[in-house]
Amino acid sequence: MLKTMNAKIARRGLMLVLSSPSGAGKTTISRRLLDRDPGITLSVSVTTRPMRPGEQPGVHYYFVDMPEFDRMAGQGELLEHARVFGNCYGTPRHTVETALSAGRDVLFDIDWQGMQQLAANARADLVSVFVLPPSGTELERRLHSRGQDSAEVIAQRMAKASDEISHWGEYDYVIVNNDVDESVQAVQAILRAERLRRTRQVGMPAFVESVQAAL
Ligand SMILES: Nc1nc2c(ncn2[C@@H]2O[C@H](COP(=O)(O)OP(=O)(O)O)[C@@H](O)[C@H]2O)c(=O)[nH]1
Ligand SMILES: Nc1ncnc2c1ncn2[C@@H]1O[C@H](COP(=O)(O)OP(=O)(O)O)[C@@H](O)[C@H]1O
Repeated sequence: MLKTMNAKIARRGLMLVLSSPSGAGKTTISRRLLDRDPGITLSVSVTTRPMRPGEQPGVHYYFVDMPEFDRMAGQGELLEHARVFGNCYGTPRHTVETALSAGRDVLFDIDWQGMQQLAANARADLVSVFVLPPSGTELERRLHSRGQDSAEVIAQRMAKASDEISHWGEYDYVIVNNDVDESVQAVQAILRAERLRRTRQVGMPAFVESVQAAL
């Protein structure tokens, strides 16, 4: 009996998208989530934007030039791609497909344009979460406190925030990032429930049959 209750039932991996206006905290939440949950693979994007101090190629992004980005997009190597703040960003297809087919969940830090493209191609596998800042003033404070962008870039990000936030209603879940720990716990709760969705548990029909066979 105990053995049956502990049975590992095969499950499809899911695609967890976190989006927010720049500076609301999605990178911070993502990093903590990855530290706490070894079942998640981070999708590392390619981008044409310059590397920031403290960033590492292949860890935060794959930094490429425009001709290489165009080549990848043209040859179908990107699952989705979009232009954000004048730079190009895209999701390499290979990592995502390998992880999902191994039953692992994949975390994406991408914007609403990327979320919409994933939704158009793989709605059943997608779980989307929008992260809001507690206020506009706090958003600006966080952009300054990160200390990685010039005043001009910060002004550009603040100007785009309202546009980004206007897409919040297209997401499955919305959280306000007051406290990082609480936000991470909220995303963990979402993941826990979404992993239990009947349609994701592809091993469930065989398991149910095995239970019934013994009745
Ligand atoms: N569509 C799409 N958006 C991305 C991708 N990678 C990053 N982004 C988004 O691009 C925006 C700018 O990212 P970044 O320059 O790292 O600044 P951040 O806002 O401080 O994280 C953020 O909204 C990211 O979520 C991607 O592969 N595809
Ligand atoms: N809940 C929070 N409370 C206070 N500061 C936060 C919180 N979440 C993130 N930050 C800080 O705000 C800044 C922007 O966070 P970051 O994760 O880089 O945002 P994003 O990836 O959405 O652009 C960072 O300096 C980060 O440490």
